[in-house]
Amino acid sequence: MSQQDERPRVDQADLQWCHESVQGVSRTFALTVDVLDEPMSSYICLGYLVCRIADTVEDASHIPPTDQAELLRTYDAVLDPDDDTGAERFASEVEPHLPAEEEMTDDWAVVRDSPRVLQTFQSLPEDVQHAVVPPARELVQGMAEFVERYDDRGGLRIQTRSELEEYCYYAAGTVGNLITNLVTRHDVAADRRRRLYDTAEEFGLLLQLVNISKDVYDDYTAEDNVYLPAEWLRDAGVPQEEIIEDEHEENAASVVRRTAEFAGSFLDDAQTYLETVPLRDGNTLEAWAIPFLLAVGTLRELLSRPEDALSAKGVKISRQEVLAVVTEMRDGGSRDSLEELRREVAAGPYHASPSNAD
Ligand SMILES: CC(C)=CCC/C(C)=C/CC/C(C)=C/COP(=O)(O)OP(=O)(O)O
Repeated sequence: MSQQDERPRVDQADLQWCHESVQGVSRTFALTVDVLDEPMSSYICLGYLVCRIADTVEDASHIPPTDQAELLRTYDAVLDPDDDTGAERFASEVEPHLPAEEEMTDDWAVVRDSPRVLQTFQSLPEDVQHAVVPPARELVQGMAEFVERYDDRGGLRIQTRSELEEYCYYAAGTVGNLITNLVTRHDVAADRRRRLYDTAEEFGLLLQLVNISKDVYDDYTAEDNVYLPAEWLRDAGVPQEEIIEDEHEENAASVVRRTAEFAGSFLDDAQTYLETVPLRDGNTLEAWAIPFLLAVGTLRELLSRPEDALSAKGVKISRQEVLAVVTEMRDGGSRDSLEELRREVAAGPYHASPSNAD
């Protein structure tokens, strides 16, 4: 029997459950997985869930940092093809940290059911697993390293711009590489492949930095994390522990703006990626153009009211605009129209242009 035949078949009920799980844990990937075709939709769905399990452990402020790091190290061993640590071992180590049944969230249900995610993942084609595992392990190891770096105080306190970039690389640059490994598994010309790997991490950094800029309040109050670099806050005269105090609003907002501008410096690379990415095996332009354009819109809002990122009010674009962007891309948004769409979204809230039927 060939290796292909020996591989367990994908259980359709498990796969369906993975798709439902993504809808509950990530707005970005819920949309993306929806507008990808098969088989890429399932590859990205599983690749994302494998990473999300680590992300949930890393964000858990109720778990002591030394335990968080140990869990992440165990999870890394589970993913390591040369280590025989099984998913059940991770599940039993994490079990004492799970919320009570009546307080179970979608995120923690995926962690609890990690053996089901991993078993489904391991039934995907070998080349798909090879594309996902190295960047996913890099993400997990990076998260463990950050938790260990700050294990004396609990949450993360990013110190410098280069540490911010390092963190974003682990959290999202690796995901850019994971996606690129998946969409370039077949023949791709060398210069095209190079252009994709030259811009994939930057695409991830753009999305992560937009989230960091807009979620300052929630990251601090719910997860005890401050990603705005202490050195930038110092330049603005804001102690890192006082970022959401009213008296520092204006100065802290200037650091939110600086972080958003840093995010904006990666827009051109992300656009190059979109103009280059191969569209085969179920990959679609809209899957990645939608988060790109939503990031452009969120940056627009952030730069006009950075202070909103410092309160429960938060910064977000309207549901109407999200829908208009999704509809535009779904109804035939092309590589040629990207530049123009990016300009329109940056200029003001995007509303679908009237169709002939209107
Ligand atoms: C090459 C390429 C396409 C690169 C981009 C890589 C990528 C999509 C990275 C993930 C970035 C990110 C912060 C997602 C947020 O999703 P979330 O699930 O953490 O949270 P959400 O619910 O806020 O969306």
